[in-house]
Amino acid sequence: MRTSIATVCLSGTLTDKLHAAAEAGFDGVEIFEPDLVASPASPEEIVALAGRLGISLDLYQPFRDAEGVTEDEFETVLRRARAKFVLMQRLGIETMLVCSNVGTATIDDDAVSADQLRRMGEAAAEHGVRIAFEALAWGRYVDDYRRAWRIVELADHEAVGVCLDSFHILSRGHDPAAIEEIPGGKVFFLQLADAPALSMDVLSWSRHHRLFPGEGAFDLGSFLTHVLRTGYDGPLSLEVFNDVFRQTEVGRTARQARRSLTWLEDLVGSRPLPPVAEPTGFDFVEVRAEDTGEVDVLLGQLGLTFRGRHRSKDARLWADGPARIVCNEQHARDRTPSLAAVGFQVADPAVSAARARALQAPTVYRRTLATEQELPAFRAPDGTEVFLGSGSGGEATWAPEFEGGRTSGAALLTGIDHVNLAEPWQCFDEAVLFYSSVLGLRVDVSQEVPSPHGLVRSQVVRSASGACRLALNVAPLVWDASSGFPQHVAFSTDDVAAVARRAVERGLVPLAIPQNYYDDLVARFDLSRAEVREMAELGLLHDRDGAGTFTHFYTATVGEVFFEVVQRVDGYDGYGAPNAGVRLAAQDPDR
Ligand SMILES: O=C(O)c1ccc(O)c(O)c1
Ligand SMILES: [Mg+2]
Repeated sequence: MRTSIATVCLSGTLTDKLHAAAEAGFDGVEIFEPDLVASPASPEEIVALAGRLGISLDLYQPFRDAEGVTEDEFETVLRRARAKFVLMQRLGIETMLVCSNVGTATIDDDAVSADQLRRMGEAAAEHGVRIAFEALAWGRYVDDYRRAWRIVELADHEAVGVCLDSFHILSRGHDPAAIEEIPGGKVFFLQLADAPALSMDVLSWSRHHRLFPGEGAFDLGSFLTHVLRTGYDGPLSLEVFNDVFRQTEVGRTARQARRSLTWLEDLVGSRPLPPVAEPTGFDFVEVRAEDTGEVDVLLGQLGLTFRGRHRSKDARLWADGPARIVCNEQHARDRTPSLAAVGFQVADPAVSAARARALQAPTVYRRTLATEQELPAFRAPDGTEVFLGSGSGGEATWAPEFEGGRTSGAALLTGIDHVNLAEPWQCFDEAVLFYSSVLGLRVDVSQEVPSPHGLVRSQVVRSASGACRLALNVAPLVWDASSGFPQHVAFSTDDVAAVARRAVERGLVPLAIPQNYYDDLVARFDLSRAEVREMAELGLLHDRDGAGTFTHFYTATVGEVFFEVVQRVDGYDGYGAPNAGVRLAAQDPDR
């Protein structure tokens, strides 16, 4: 299907926006009126530019407060509309979006609105253009697409149809199934937007928090399916008002937007991608770290064994059973340790890589010798390199390339439970779309965790089985300014106290947790003083959900990484959210 994007989604001038939309591969744009009014380019220059870029001008929008008005008012409406129809002829745009009246309507009567839209339609037809009526979620009287359609049906004019906008329909919880009652030829335009689940007034929600499809909580797959069943064959157009996208790099936002439609077209089956395969486990996590530095010390204390150096690369492998950390020495000099890459085990890396490429994920190239395994890799929006491996569980197909290390004894760690990534604020929504569309991870709990310098927004994406979990964290700005927001790897175990005790014997100083935390634990969970005293000695934290319990501890931070060890019992499915604020306070760089 053809794709389009409203200029209001993007930052920059109108001409910047047209360039970015074309470069990202959109077929057309909706011209958002304020962008045109503020542009020094004449309509003819805009048309010429669009022609050179090979994109069409699909919609002119919005025209406000048109119907449900007194006859006196309507004269002014018609005069305004005629001026816009002349402008549309100069722009070569066929369709104008007319939103339901939010300001000047005084008459709550379908017949009146229909009559006025019909007369606007007659005027439009005289100029060879047409109008698409859209029910805004906060319209004075018309705030439901079903009522907008009734009015358009009553208006009964060939130049009058509806514009469907997923935000207005889904934000109000209106059932989109009745869309199928509208003949496709009467759906003049389709606007798509996702949004996070928020409880706030619809106008503020719409103007500041819309997202591209796949980044929020709306079921856009079934919404679009209803629209396509009408026979609608116009463009899939994105209309996303979002405070972040309006101020971040235009080319990047346009590519992100285009990727969201690629994902959606696959979801509804109109343009299938290579199938998504959920990862079955973590293959490895890679940390940039110099040889025999503090990272090695921490890993040894936690019970991982040095398994050797890579045959041809400056890299070391540490492992305990399926918990594998690769320390990469390239680019590690003169910088503090940081998290570089996450490897996932997938059923068929070639298929997953083909899907990633179809979703325009940037490829990562690494030097690989002929005798070595080449794992396909892509750069996530947050900069993390994502590798796709074919091993499973305890096996890593590439591990034999590491030589000269020790074999490990009985494993106490059972794997990698989750990885916490820091998301620059401008990348967050794009990262959610990346991890869900490329890797098939599901968007799970979102939480706000207090830190001494502001709230940390934490969004979990995970596989259904729970074998792969990522927590995507948007750090308060002060962390970025002082040092990078630390990222971490959480290892899983069936005996966290034993891991902690062994680590302390080997010299680990666990992250210092205040006594107030342990006093609070006694109150929350009816634990004995003796139990809590042992937890305090080992720096253990604790949480429960239903019957499940979660006990965990953290290492100190080295550079921009630290480690956690977690024990889940009886189906605990969270991440110790009540403890995260205690951890962030304990890690405060100002302390
Ligand atoms: O927020 C608005 O005013 C507005 C304008 C035009 C639209 O298509 C829309 O969905 C909302
Ligand atoms: Mg709209």
